[in-house]
Amino acid sequence: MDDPDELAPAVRSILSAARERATARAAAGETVSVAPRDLSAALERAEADGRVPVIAEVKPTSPTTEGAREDDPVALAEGMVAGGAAALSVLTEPEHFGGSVDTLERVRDAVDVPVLRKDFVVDEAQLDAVESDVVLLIARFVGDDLPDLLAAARDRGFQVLVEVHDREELERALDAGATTIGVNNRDLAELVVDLGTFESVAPHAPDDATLIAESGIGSRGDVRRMRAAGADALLVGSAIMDGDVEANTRRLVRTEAADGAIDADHGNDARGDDDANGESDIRDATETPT
Ligand SMILES: O=C(O)c1ccccc1NCC(=O)[C@H](O)[C@H](O)COP(=O)(O)O
Repeated sequence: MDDPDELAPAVRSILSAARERATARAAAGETVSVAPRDLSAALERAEADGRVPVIAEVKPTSPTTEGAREDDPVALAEGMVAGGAAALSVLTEPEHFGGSVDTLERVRDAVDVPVLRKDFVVDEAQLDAVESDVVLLIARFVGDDLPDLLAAARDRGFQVLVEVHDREELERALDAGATTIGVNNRDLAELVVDLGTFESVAPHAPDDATLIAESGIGSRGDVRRMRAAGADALLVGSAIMDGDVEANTRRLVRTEAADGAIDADHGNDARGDDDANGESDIRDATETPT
């Protein structure tokens, strides 16, 4: 694991809070057993429908977001699914992201797509906080415990998304047996986002891994860029949470369908690109409600 001094102060604070929660949970001594909704099948269904497989994130706030979204998370989640999200991610970290396990339970009850629990799990006992279809393990934070935590999560029935940020973490994830890998474009040491991260790590992953591009994806241009670099799915939080979540989800999900419509109309590969506000100059002409 990283030297804590190399992490952004907000991330150090997140990790210390996670360790305290793990300690509190250990006393309860209960383990969960999950019958998960199949994430791979959900991503394949989206592809088959012509939807870009998007995992839309219910993220009320974060250390890099101003303010907080106070709307009912269940309504937000339902809007994301109506907009075509293949799966959802729900923050359960309470102190820095405004999440909760209660929110995740309510969202999972309300939708029929797989739900990823987004939290900073550093200890096996934390896996038992709530049932979800997928749990996140961040290679950077769990260090040498990754194989044991991966096994402990699978023993409980969870599918596991292992998050990496560079090639060394990718190798550790693969050695541990991870098959669903998220490449986080956000550097958790500096909280800087660079889509080039996914582009540099993805070519080193085996073809049979499910690769998810995480963070910093806001425009249709970003969607094309991550898909061209090999992303099987995209995990998007802030850009969807900023405004009308259903419309925002639909805009990203329909990127390739809209590109196809333009190709068919013009017989060439002219495509509208998003402007600085993330708005597409072809949206009105090509987007119809799904
Ligand atoms: O999003 C943050 O500000 C953040 C800060 C510190 C640690 C983690 C953080 N985000 C976690 C995530 O992985 C993102 O929520 C997720 O990938 C979506 O990112 P984005 O689309 O850029 O909101």
